[in-house]
Amino acid sequence: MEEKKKEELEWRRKTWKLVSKVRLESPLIQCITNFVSMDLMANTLLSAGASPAMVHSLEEIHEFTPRVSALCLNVGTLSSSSLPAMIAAAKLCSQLDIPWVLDPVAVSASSFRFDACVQLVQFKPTVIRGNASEIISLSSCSLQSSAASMGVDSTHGSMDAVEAAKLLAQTSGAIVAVSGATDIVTDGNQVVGAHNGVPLMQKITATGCAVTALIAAFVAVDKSHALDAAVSALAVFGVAGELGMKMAKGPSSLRMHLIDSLYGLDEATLQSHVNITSLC
Ligand SMILES: Nc1ncnc2c1ncn2[C@@H]1O[C@H](COP(=O)(O)OP(=O)(O)OP(=O)(O)O)[C@@H](O)[C@H]1O
Ligand SMILES: Cc1ncsc1CCO
Ligand SMILES: [Mg+2]
Repeated sequence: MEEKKKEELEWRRKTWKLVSKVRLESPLIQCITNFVSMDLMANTLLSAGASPAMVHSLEEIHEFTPRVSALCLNVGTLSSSSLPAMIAAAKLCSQLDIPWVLDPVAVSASSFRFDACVQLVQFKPTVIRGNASEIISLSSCSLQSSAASMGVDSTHGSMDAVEAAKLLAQTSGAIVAVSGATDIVTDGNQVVGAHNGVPLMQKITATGCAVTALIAAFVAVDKSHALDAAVSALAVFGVAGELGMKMAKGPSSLRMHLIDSLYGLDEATLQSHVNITSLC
């Protein structure tokens, strides 16, 4: 019991430290993301104190990507014209030891998207964050063998994806995060759960994309502890959702109040809400 309490306190301390570090250092986060998520993603990063830049062109990657603190790649509206820029940016980050995060949105929608995600994983993302169906699909060896959702919404609970997440972490070398009622984060061995958030967050499009970008910002300021950074980002975003929910009337006002709550988050409020535990 004493040990459990100590662990909880340690997570609260770590999470606040990372929130403060992002605010202080304002890391530059390059996002090559889908058209739906750009606004919420940029506003989430700004509210957290980071500096978002939606720089997409292949022609700009070689000059811009080496200067960023982290990269966030999201395949939500992938096309044959956007994929080369993603590959070039991922390759550079991998060569230059710049942390980068992959969001495999609707990975099982098509073989084009599945193959692109498999190719991107070869450039060693620091973190892969998806919903349960996406992680189950990406973790399986082929598109055909996956029994997951075709679209962007999950048809599985996050706890259904624990073994798939561990396997994906082991085969890719990435930290794997699965969002849901409990957000799961694993390095292939240890599994940590963040129990924050409210169900209505699923009714705002791109909250998953936005939390992936927040993970990139947290990893940017502590790249040698990517698991801690990913868990903390998920918990902080969840806490912002819980605080926002107290003022919200529905998805649209929750979106606004979530961003406001993330911006105004103070140490005492964060520490009294963060709920992170070891799952195994
Ligand atoms: N049942 C739930 N209870 C609490 N929080 C939840 C629940 N489901 C999702 N969330 C939170 O909502 C956010 C988005 O997670 P979700 O799993 O919906 O992502 P996603 O499917 O990738 O979303 P999108 O594709 O729209 O970006 C996360 O911060 C997650 O913790
Ligand atoms: C709805 C939608 N379609 C492609 S990306 C996206 C945003 C949520 O992932
Ligand atoms: Mg998603």
